[in-house]
Amino acid sequence: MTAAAVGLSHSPLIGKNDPAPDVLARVAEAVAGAREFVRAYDPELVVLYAPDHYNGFFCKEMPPFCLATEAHAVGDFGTAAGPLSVDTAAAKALAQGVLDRGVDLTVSARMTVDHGFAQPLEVLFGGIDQVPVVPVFVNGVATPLGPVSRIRALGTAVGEAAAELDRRVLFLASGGLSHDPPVPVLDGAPPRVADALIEGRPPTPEQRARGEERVVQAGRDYAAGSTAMIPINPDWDHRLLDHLEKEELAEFDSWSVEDMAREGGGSAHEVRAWIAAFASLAAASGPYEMTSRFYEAIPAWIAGFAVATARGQA
Ligand SMILES: O=C(O)/C=C/c1cccc(O)c1O
Ligand SMILES: [Fe+2]
Repeated sequence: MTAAAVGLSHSPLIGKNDPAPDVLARVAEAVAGAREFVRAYDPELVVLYAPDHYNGFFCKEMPPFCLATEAHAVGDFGTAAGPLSVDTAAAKALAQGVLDRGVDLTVSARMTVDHGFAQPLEVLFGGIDQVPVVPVFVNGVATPLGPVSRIRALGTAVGEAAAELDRRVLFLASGGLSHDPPVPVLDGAPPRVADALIEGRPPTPEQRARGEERVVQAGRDYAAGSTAMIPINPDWDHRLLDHLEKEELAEFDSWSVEDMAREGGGSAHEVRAWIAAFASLAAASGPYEMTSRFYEAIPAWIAGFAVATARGQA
């Protein structure tokens, strides 16, 4: 089996609150490289690891991770709404393979996803329904969060199960590295917000627009030097990328939830998607090579923004 991986940070502020043209040009070049990598690899199946931002998963029931056999995007922040082209047979096979390997996977027969899933599919494939995909939600915002070792175990089990499919599989991770956007937190939330986070009442279009404008404004404030949010932490981000590049994935087992939040901000846990994808690649292909690596701290997008590609040697 051949396998490859791409890690791609997402931000709902792309195109809404952009950094300086030279930064945009560097990002465009890195993304074009990832697109070319994917085109040349020509995957038959994409396993997409991504978080949710209280659009599909709520505190009433919040699994640490969940694989979908069908998925629909809500269309937040201007991303496409509608069904993803989920390969249901492959999704069921991977789910069974993961459960058989002793990882207690939650399975959704109809997952609701947001820009975390839609944006990388749009950026790399031109739409949310252009490539057979198995979506895997990885909780990166709602506490309590479990140990990172379980995310590595999930990625490893998915990779081993994917190897049995005998297809060209791309493991795709969607997530910012260090970043601290104004995603609401249940602990200490006022009753109305807490109720929405727990129950997941769909926002009206006006409520959604107001929420999105709040995030755009936060990006503007952050870029202007606001200290209300934890700063992007390039050192931490490069430490993460170094471990991924050197295939030192077991190192992540000792990363604690508290340290990750302190060093990388409240949404730094989105790097769990990256750890899962690279663990899958390692398990599916044996040793891998990181073939490209891009990083830039982009406050306007509230993102330690990275793009990386890797190819298995098997
Ligand atoms: O509010 C949201 O839904 C998400 C905001 C956000 C902002 C910047 C980077 C990210 O990864 C985000 O999810
Ligand atoms: Fe995010």
